[in-house]
Amino acid sequence: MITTYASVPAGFTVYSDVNFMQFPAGEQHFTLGPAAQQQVPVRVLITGTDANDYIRAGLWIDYAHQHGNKVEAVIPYLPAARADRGEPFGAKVYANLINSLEADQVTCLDPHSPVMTELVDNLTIVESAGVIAADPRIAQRRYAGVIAPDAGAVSRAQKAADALGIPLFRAAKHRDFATGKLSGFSCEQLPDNGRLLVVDDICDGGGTFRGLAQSTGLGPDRLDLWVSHGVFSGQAARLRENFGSIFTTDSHPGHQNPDVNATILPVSSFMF
Ligand SMILES: O=P(O)(O)OC[C@H]1O[C@H](OP(=O)(O)OP(=O)(O)O)[C@H](O)[C@@H]1O
Repeated sequence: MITTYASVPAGFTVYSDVNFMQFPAGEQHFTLGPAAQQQVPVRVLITGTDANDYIRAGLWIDYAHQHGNKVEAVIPYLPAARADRGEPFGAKVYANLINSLEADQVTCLDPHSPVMTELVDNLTIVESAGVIAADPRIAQRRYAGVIAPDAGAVSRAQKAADALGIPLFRAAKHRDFATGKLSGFSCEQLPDNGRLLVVDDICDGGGTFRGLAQSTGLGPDRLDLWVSHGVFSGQAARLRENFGSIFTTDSHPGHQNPDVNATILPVSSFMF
């Protein structure tokens, strides 16, 4: 999904008066509405992974540049950041696509891989810790601790624990990179009482988090989940068997999965 923003003489930021369309031959295009004459393009938000959204964004940024305006591309979910090694090298292909937009600044949320962030030009990173700690729905729950579900999550989970002023507990998982299948979980000794918040960047099918929950022996009365990007594919609805509350943002269309019924923090409320 793509959303374009512009400033108006009164000083507000509004939705740009633009109508995206497709030519009969299939190319993306847009037309401007009458209000666009008074609008200055400032920002484009791209959520999800639809390559056509990137073409639309590139067209709109080109229009902005032709009128001498600078544009920020807010891309909270960096596509293919998990494909940061091996063949094909998806992170590089998507980074090249993002760079081809020629945005004056790119802003992402809680990226999965430092490999991809090195590949994207003019990138600013918003970390999840401050977002988690600033959300009253989370802060008011007075968690007894944060759990990092695997080694890759330790750094972000530690920052979240520090921001909330509570301890971090580390878990470990093993995944076969070639097949994507999970095998085996373990977790440090957890406190006997209190709710715990599992913190990670992405929930895809949810196997990581269900496996972790099962390894702790704790149920939804003790466990909540924060993921910055709710893809919520496949069996993700079964997370409800293990987690009381599931928090995420609207960075990916999967966040709307009704069977997961996540609590949503819009990226527009903290990224711009
Ligand atoms: O909901 P799921 O399907 O379980 O997927 C979610 C997990 O996948 C990602 O890690 P990944 O295993 O890809 O990280 P890696 O780069 O360490 O292999 C992400 O950071 C989560 O930990």
